[in-house]
Amino acid sequence: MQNSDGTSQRVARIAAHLNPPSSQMEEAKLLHGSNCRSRGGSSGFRVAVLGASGGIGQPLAMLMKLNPLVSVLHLYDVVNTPGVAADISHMNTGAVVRGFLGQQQLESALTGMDLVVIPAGVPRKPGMTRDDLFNINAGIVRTLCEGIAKSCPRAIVNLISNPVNSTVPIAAGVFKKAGTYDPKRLLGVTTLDVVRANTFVAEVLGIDPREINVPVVGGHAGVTILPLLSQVKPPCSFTSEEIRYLTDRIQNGGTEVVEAKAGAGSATLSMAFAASKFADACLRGLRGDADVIECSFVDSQVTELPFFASKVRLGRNGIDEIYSLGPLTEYERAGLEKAKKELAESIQKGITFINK
Ligand SMILES: NC(=O)c1ccc[n+]([C@@H]2O[C@H](COP(=O)([O-])OP(=O)(O)OC[C@H]3O[C@@H](n4cnc5c(N)ncnc54)[C@H](O)[C@@H]3O)[C@@H](O)[C@H]2O)c1
Ligand SMILES: O=C(O)C[C@H](O)C(=O)O
Repeated sequence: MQNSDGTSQRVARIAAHLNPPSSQMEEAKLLHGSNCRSRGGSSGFRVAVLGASGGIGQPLAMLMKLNPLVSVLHLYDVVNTPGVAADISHMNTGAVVRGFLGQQQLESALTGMDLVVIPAGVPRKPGMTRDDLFNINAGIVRTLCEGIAKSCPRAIVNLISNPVNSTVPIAAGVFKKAGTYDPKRLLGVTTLDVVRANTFVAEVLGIDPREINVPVVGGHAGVTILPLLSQVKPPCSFTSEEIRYLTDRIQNGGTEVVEAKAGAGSATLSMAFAASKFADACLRGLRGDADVIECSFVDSQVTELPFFASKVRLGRNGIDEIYSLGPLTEYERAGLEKAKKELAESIQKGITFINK
């Protein structure tokens, strides 16, 4: 049967594969040509993963390739993307996959993207705090966000690189300097805290973790991770001892994995799961689905701090609404004060870095 784009384009695609274009920019043009079927089997969104060869990046790339909302998937890293992209591109799902290697290909990787997910940067080793990653990861995030400001300033950005409490303010600063900042489109990924909270609460209650939804607010490091156990859905009650145990375990979930991995990095597989869940929520929002609600670390007026994680509703332009914290228990109010103190310093550190 003759396809709508005709035999000549099929021949062109085979020729392009046998004689690859001289630059990734040409390849991107080939992919994005207005009537080129290589855009993917179905209409959908264009997603880039920056840091795609890493511990999070690889499984996340695989999960994005499985997502039916994704039609084009760009995998960018400073190492190994040709292999990762070739491997994932053989999965017979709808998204067309291309790899981009090194900074000279960052522009091609980003051009035309609707959503950019950033797990680039170094992970913790035992004994380190997330803030110990600041010196290396701040510069990586700045460079990648400069690329976004130039090549896809309207893309939704999901920032995973730690310390999230500082890297989100850095990204905001880069976009402000470039004149492209839209606070609705920059989201720090804190979904792993919610994923962990749901799992640990379900363990205590002896029920299916998929049935639980725990709001986790504040930020993404130690005491800044504040689970609101009084607002768990479906409603349930805990003893004071359970509340202390759960809060401590949720706040230290990252460290639990870092120690178990004993020098081989931090959470990657559960993080890829969480990042894919969050990216999917952003894409459903872009598609116009109603009531897409997730926790995220965003530009916020929920507290006196300029950034804060709380529940947000996602829509066609990114964040449509940021929800206030709701009624807190005395224990949660005390946790909030501790969280805000540390958060204020981490946010300021990011702002100072970008304004140097
Ligand atoms: N937000 C969260 O909940 C959360 C959870 C887990 C990990 N993290 C963070 O995610 C980051 C990545 O963790 P990982 O385990 O995947 O680390 P990793 O070292 O396995 O992978 C990081 C990847 O980033 C790449 N990279 C480095 N510099 C780059 C640059 N300038 N441009 C593009 N890519 C670059 C590396 O080549 C590597 O492939 C760490 O900062 C980690 O702390 C955040
Ligand atoms: O703990 C880390 O360093 C990685 C990540 O932030 C996590 O929560 O697992």
